[in-house]
Amino acid sequence: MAKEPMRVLVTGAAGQIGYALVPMIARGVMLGTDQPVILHMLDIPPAAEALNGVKMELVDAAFPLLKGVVATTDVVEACTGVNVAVMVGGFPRKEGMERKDVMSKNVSIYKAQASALEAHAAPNCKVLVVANPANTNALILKEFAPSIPERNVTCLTRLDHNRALGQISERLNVQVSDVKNVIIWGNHSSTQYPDVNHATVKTSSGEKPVCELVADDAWLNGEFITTVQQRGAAIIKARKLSSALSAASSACDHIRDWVLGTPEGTFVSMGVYSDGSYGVPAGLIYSFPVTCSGGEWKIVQGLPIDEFSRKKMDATAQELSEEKALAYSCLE
Ligand SMILES: NC(=O)c1ccc[n+]([C@@H]2O[C@H](COP(=O)([O-])OP(=O)(O)OC[C@H]3O[C@@H](n4cnc5c(N)ncnc54)[C@H](O)[C@@H]3O)[C@@H](O)[C@H]2O)c1
Ligand SMILES: O=C(O)C[C@H](O)C(=O)O
Repeated sequence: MAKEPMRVLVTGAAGQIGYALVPMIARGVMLGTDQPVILHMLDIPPAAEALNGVKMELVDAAFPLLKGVVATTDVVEACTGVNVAVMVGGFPRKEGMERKDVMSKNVSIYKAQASALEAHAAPNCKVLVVANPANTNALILKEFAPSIPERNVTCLTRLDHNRALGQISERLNVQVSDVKNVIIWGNHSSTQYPDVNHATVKTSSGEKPVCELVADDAWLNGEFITTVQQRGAAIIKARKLSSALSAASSACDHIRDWVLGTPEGTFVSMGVYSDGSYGVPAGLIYSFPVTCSGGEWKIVQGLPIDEFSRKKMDATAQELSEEKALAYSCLE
């Protein structure tokens, strides 16, 4: 029997990530090729005409799974009945801007949209915040939507996770699909800690630790980490625009794994509400290694953490605590 359509909200849908993301959703990349979808697209009035153009293109593409399109500048209409909300709307960082500069513009948007989602989304709606500062916007959304369960509010660090997989695959000259279990700890910012201590590569003689195959601690503890941390800025420098196709693709990966589950023996990185695991202060949205099953994520427990990792995990937690304080001061 055909499945009931799921309603997926994309905010900022007239922007560049939105333009890459909505066709992926309509093709079944996010929720599966047997899952019909109704797309809800929200943008602000100055972008209404462009948004309507995107709607026209979605109709023209004749996607078999796409059962309807709501394109609106009305946040209540956009949020009504949605099962998944991908929050991309906001102001991106431009060349030379630090992520903190975009904070005050974006947190007030997330406070307002929290209330609309809480009041009008479907029960158990899963929320993914992409817009920067992604962890702190997600935290504000969670705090101003107290009736949405905290486990349902997440932020995107899968792009960083995928960037780490990509760097390892290039360095070892192996297929990216053979590399797994890298971890992004902390903030989606330049203090994030990309950790390969638990990562493996599938080889003809079984799974081997990435650290053993790379066999170059100076590279792993230095250039590898900074390349992943600075990749967003490098893309902005090269394109004069922030990453879009990789962000859209990673957003699909995040929701797909959350809804449909992670493969056995594989973990992925998600920004989730900290419960104090690994000594990370509770009350932050922090990126952890997680596995997903039955529509729920669970933090991978019990991984050994060495002193080098501990320091980096604490530093990015510290930045998130400071961002949280700054966000609240912007809302006063
Ligand atoms: N977490 C990640 O990995 C990641 C990766 C790339 C980009 N980003 C962030 O994603 C966001 C979007 O990036 P982009 O390149 O698509 O930017 P963009 O400027 O092209 O698009 C953003 C869209 O949001 C709209 N918008 C602004 N305020 C809005 C509101 N209140 N409600 C609804 N829509 C609103 C704008 O009109 C615009 O169409 C930025 O904050 C960017 O920094 C995050
Ligand atoms: O770094 C940015 O501001 C853009 C985005 O978050 C990215 O990681 O590409």
